Parts: sequence; structure tokens; C-alpha cells
Amino acid sequence: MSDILKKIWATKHDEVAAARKAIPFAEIRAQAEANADRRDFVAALRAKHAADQPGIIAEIKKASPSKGVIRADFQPAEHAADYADNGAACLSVLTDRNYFQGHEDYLKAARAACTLPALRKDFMVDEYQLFEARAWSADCILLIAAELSLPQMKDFEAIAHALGMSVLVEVHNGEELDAALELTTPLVGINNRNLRTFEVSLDTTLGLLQNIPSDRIVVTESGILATTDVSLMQQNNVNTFLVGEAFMRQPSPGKALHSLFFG
Ligand SMILES: O=C(O)c1ccccc1NCC(=O)[C@H](O)[C@H](O)COP(=O)(O)O
Repeated sequence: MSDILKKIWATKHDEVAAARKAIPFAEIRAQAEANADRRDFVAALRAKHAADQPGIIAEIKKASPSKGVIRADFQPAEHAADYADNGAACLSVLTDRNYFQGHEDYLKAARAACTLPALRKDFMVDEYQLFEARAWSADCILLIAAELSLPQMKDFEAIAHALGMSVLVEVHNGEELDAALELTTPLVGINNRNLRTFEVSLDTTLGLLQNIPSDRIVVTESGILATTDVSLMQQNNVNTFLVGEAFMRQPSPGKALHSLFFG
């Protein structure tokens, strides 16, 4: 099995090198720092929990390495408004072009179509991408502990927070979780998908859960497809979800969200 994560990482370094030539670092940094349009990603999740509701991060994803094209009729702004109307707390928008057919314009369009905070869902390998994210109005960035060192994650977290963005740190095993818990972000994502083999098991969340302090918000990511999956997580006190495919494959992603979480 080829390691897709390593391939993605190599592509990202090439992309960043090209982006730095197209828009110099000083310029993207100035754009990021001038962008005062901020929405609080963590507060949006906490508000749902305070109202005794699930915190749903609804993903806008056209394709993926494991599934190919998930949704041919892809309308990011419409999907965002549909999610917002049906109880999502936040958006997650793929901006990776090569592997997910994403684009920064999808992030901008989705966020502009509603009032929800948005995660730039991408593979952050270089600080340049954090400034890009804020320049594009992202409210949160993803750090994948499988490929980032702890010093890198600490640096990236500090930059994201200084720019007013939240950080979702993502783990898949105990070693990655130990590193993630060295960060200050309350958002700890447990990816049920092994990003190297594509194998999905909800036991990943259940197995790591007990090692996460109660002041963190555990986000269960990937493979949430059925109401039984939602109930299993809620029975284990996990009430924050990052869901893509189960919504994006349905004619109305928003109605699919409503039916999965609110019956
Ligand atoms: O989804 C993939 O195939 C994939 C492959 C390699 C790296 C990341 C990948 N996915 C990112 C995600 O984690 C998911 O988009 C997200 O958690 C939503 O998952 P799902 O609800 O199963 O679409």
C-alpha cells in the first residue's frame, strides 16, 4: 500500500514553493493581518453544546483519495447555506486541489454564503499556508500530528492563534495524542480513518477517548455514516462530529445532516 500522506506532503511542499513565488510571504502576511473578518470556531461549537445539541462540523468535499469523486454536482455556497439552515455549527472546506479537487475559492464562497465559521481543510506543512488561510478568511486550521513534529505544531499553533484562528489538532494513535495534548488548543480531532491505509474504524475514537482531559473538545472525524454511529459516540460523551461523505453523497447535504443528527 502506497503511503498517500507522504505523497500529499511532498506535493504540498512543491505547492508552497510555487505559491511563495506567485505571492511573496510579506504580501500574504499583510493580507492575512489586514483581514479582520473573524468568526470564533470554538465558540460556535461550545454554543451548540450549551444548548444541548451536537457540535457538527459539516464538510464541503467534492472528492477524496479513498473514494474518488463523491459529488459531481458540487455547489459550495449552496451546500454551506444548506448546512447552516439545518443545524451545523461550523464548516470544513477542502482547499487541496490535487487529491480532493478542492480550491480556496470554495472556502471563500462557502463562508460568504452563511455566518458559520470555517475550517481550511488542508495539509499544513509550512507557515505560509497559515497566512494564506487567514487571507482567505479561514477561522480554523488543521494540524495533522501524524506528519508534523511537536515543535512544528507549537509554532503553527502560535501563528494561528496570533492571527485569530482556532486550531484543530488531528490524531490517530496514542503517540500522536500525547503530542497533541502538549498544544493549548481545546480542539482535539480523532480521525477514525487511517490516512495511510484508508481503513476506517470508530473504535479509534473510543480507544483514545479515555486519555483526553475533560477540558478538551473531542471531535470524532470520518466514517460517521449512520444514526447508530452518532448514538455510539454520544453514549461515550463525544458530541462533536466532523462529517463529509454521509452528507455530500445525498441530494441535499443539509437535509442529510438533519436526518442523521435530529431524526
Ligand atoms: O478521505 C480521504 O480519503 C482522505 C485521505 C487521505 C487524507 C485525508 C483524507 N480525508 C480527510 C478526512 O479526514 C475527511 O475528509 C473527514 O474526516 C470527513 O470524513 P468522512 O465523513 O468520512 O467523509
